[in-house]
Amino acid sequence: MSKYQTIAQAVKEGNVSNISASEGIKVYPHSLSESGNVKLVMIKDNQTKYILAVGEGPLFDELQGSVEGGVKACPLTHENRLVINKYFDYTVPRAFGTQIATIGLGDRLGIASPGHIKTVRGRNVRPILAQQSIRELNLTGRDYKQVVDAACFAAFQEGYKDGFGADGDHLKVEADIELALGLGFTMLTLDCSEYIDNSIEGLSAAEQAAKYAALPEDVRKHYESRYLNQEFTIAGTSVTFDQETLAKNVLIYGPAIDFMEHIYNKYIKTADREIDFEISIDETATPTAPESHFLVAKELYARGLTIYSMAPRFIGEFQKGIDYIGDIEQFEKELIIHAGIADDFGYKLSIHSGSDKFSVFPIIGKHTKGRFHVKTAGTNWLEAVRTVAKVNPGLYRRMHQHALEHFEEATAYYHVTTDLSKIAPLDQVADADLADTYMNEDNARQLIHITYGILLQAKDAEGKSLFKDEFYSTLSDQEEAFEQSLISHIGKHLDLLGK
Ligand SMILES: O=C(O)[C@@H](O)[C@H](O)[C@H](O)C(=O)CO
Repeated sequence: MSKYQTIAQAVKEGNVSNISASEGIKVYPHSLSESGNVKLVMIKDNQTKYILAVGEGPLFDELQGSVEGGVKACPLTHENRLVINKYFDYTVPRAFGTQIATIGLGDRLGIASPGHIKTVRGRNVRPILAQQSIRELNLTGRDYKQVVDAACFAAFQEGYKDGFGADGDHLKVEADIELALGLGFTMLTLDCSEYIDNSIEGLSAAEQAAKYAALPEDVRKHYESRYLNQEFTIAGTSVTFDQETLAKNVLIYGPAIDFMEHIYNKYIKTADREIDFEISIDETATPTAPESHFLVAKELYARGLTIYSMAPRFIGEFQKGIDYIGDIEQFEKELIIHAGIADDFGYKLSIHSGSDKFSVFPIIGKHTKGRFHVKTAGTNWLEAVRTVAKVNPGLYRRMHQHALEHFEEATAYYHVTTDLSKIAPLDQVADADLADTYMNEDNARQLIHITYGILLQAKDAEGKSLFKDEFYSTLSDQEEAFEQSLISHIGKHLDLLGK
């Protein structure tokens, strides 16, 4: 007799909605699925999730798990995820193209996607549930298989059939691109920052002219024949590239454009499926001038590329986990041009470090005409921390203190202007006030945001995790609270974006 016999019987009858959680077992009713004579449902037994399978047929046989009383309890392994993908196509990541708004929902923990699905369901936006950069994988110790597994199982758990994407984010080298494509990623964000030479900006006009003159003649003639002293209308604004402006842009962006063309021709054009190809030129030392964005776009399309989205670096500060910092009026003026360029070429404008940029979301939604890609990641981690701070103050205090002690180390990975002196001392904050005091204050948000890797990988002298195990255990017990926190916080993002 299986311990899951009651649930299995309800599954066979096709009605699990009235099964109450018992003996630490939770049933996810939206996961009830069938293929042939096999029915499935996802459960959580204490803190471990399984897919229960009943019936007879290839699906039952192909899933790996332990069988008792005719019920197979299948762990959420990579192998079982591939079986679920084979029989339920809505659990497979997909590309979306340029005509619908998408939101990147980077989940550094692998447990946020059910809450993300509950947030986007019914809205005119589609989620990129599996979105992690190599930087995040290195800091969390996860891999791309785990990232996609978590998203696929979440779609199964929630019975989410509107589609979700998987973004290999900020990829810089071909090995990572090949890895992501091989694992079924449907979006690639090509990070071109290593090929963008911002030091050019600091040279004198004479020094720039000398460097430009040293370029191969065919390169100079290529750009001069296309752009020199020609007037272009960009989103209603007139732009002319004189010799100095053209030379500067070719020096800064020329190698990056060649890199974009190489990757597109080698991997995107030849792919056996639709790939949403994003160009990221946002992680650079200086903002992307609108005319530079235009030159990159014009050159790419002249070379036969078509892209899904482009992420320029906007003026002002898009720092991690906090609102926009800068002159919103000037930001809007340039945003109109950036959005107009994207519109003219038919791709979407992508907003990186989109977490919590509440003051500029309305104008982003307006000027992109609701066709945007906004990326978040850190804010989802912070909602998990907020949840823990509310129910496990002792754990939060230990994490907060560890973050303070290792903050400088974390600034090697992310640019922030955090002022630690403005963060309230732990001993002056009551347990009940931890979440509001720290998760609603910019400096504390950034302290916890950029130390995520340090906190998740911290170990004691015996090699036992200092925080990670208890952190995940707390969140498993607080699954609904974490989901509600995401629904509220990411919901606020989408409301202000007009979605
Ligand atoms: O932290 C990272 O590496 C990513 O989340 C990266 O910042 C991402 O492209 C992003 O912009 C999330 O808001």
